[in-house]
Amino acid sequence: MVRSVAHLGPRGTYSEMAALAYIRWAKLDTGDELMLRAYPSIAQALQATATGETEVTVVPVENSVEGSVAITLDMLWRLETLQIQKALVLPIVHAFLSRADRMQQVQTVYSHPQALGQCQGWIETQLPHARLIPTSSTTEALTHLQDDVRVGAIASEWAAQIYQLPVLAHAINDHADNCTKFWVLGRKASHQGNQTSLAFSLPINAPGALLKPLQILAAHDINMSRIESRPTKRSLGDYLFFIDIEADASLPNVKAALQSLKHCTETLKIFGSYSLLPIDNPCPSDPTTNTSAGAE
Ligand SMILES: O=C(O)C(=O)Cc1ccccc1
Repeated sequence: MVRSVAHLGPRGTYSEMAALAYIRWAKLDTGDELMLRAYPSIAQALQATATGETEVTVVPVENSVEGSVAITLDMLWRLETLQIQKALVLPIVHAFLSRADRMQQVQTVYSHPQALGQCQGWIETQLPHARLIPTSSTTEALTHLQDDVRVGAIASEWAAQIYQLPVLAHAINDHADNCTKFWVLGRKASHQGNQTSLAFSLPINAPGALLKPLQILAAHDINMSRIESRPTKRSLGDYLFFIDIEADASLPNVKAALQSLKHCTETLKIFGSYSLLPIDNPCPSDPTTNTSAGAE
């Protein structure tokens, strides 16, 4: 059976760019040949790996401007089987695509909410009166362009090449070093790497309840690189805490800290230890490159 990598589609998304970078890395590292498989949502892409339909899923988890991708954290908490095998960091450079001749013709802009947020300042100055419509991905937005010159979309230049759409403006993200971290999630742990991610709920909502787990990490000389809260969805004000630490879970001090954390948390989930791979040049040079197994 073909082993495939699930990602948010359709073709040409930033998630596919990250999935392609992972496939290239896996080929060099282990010689493994993996295929792409596009899904209509991040949730469906993650389900595909949880149920064994695909080998791994590549999903966005955090952007330098917009912060966390909530659905990724929520699904990771919900799906019991997924472990983080690798993190990839990609520079994200957005383009404005439209069949309009002039910017003034554009009345509506479609894109993924992350992309709309990352280009908010540019939209305010260039298209102050435009209606902004969120889509499930940057390339789903492109289906709205058709022949309508009043419509624009934010996606990558690579997507513009794939769908042969005109680029009216390039590098429109508000921050030059806009980048997104993607996780590669699978049913097996990688068991190595200097990053470890975990999440927990607290047994009581009382003063000091969060302090205890944080004190345990500090006492074991463990540096946190991120802490993020998400609602438990049980009641208002009840939270889950997602934490990234800069250490491998197999180190004795980390093992001891994780053991102690069990005593001051309600549910503790360890998502594994993994390494971080910076991808400096993520854009596949050939827009016709298609290693898709064709799910969409
Ligand atoms: O919609 C996409 O292309 C995605 O992969 C989600 C996304 C959107 C913007 C930045 C990073 C990821």
